[in-house]
Amino acid sequence: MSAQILAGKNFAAQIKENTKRDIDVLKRDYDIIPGLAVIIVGENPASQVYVANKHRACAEIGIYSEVIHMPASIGKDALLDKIASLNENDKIHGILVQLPLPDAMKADEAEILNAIDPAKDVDGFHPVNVGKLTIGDEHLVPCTPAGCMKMLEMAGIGIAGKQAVVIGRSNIVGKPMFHLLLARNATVTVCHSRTGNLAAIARQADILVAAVGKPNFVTKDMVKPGAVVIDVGINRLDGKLVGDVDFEQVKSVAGAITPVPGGVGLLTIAMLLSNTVKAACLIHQVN
Ligand SMILES: Nc1nc2c(c(=O)[nH]1)N[C@@H](CN(C=O)c1ccc(C(=O)N[C@@H](CCC(=O)O)C(=O)O)cc1)CN2
Ligand SMILES: [Mg+2]
Repeated sequence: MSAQILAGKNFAAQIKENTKRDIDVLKRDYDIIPGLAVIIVGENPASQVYVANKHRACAEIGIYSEVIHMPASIGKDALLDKIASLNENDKIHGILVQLPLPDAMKADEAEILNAIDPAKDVDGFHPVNVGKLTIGDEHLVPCTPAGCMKMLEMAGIGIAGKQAVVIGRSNIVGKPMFHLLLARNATVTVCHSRTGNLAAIARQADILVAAVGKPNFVTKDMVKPGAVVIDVGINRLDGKLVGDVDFEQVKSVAGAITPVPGGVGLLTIAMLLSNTVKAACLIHQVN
């Protein structure tokens, strides 16, 4: 039996439709237009595509959006000034800095992300929002993990009581996934580059999340028959986009699997739109 393919397109469309409905209410009943500012520094081609897609997605559902493109040579102080002015801008409810930053700025990443007002932190990367997530307050949750959880929910995949294994411990995906799965009563194990018996641990998983950044890392022998496999990897290999899961192998063992491209990645921007509306509601105290 081949796995159920969890394609992201329809899930993303549904999230956008629901978010648009919320926006229509905000506009009609409260005269509020949610606003998003996306800062991109430098010329990373993939980042430019993601930022353009964010801008277009905002326009499609009625979110005001600004893209602020800064040269890679911009100093940290100029970027911090820009963030400070966006923090004070009433038209803007969500602010994000597209990652990765140029190499010369990487050491300043934490200071830059921490400068965003937590109430406008639609990426959920600010320590205040990270801290809230760890105590079960899931207000502004990083978009990709939020998309994974939304997909599980919309696909009707139960989490409570399941064994979940997350491969990868990044601040953007692995750690938030741990908290989100734990909050829904899964028993969660996080594996990483120093995990000795990774394949054996992965094989215990009812829900296996791969967020390791290594093409085709998860092979058939690492997957329990019938497991739900969520592939968060976006790797470029020989000019092609591939995930962290060897899709062709694993689909014959898994019960359900997300493809790359066309899987959970597509929910990242949908969740950003949803977070922007959430932030607008909180800032204006609309429930
Ligand atoms: N500040 C942030 N930077 C980055 C984030 C983020 O959430 N906030 N995530 C990624 C990039 N990203 C959004 O910014 C993103 C990644 C992937 C997709 C997506 O639609 N993936 C598709 C197709 C991918 C492709 O063709 O390149 C898929 O997986 O099918 C959207 C947004 C890193 N930076
Ligand atoms: Mg993301």
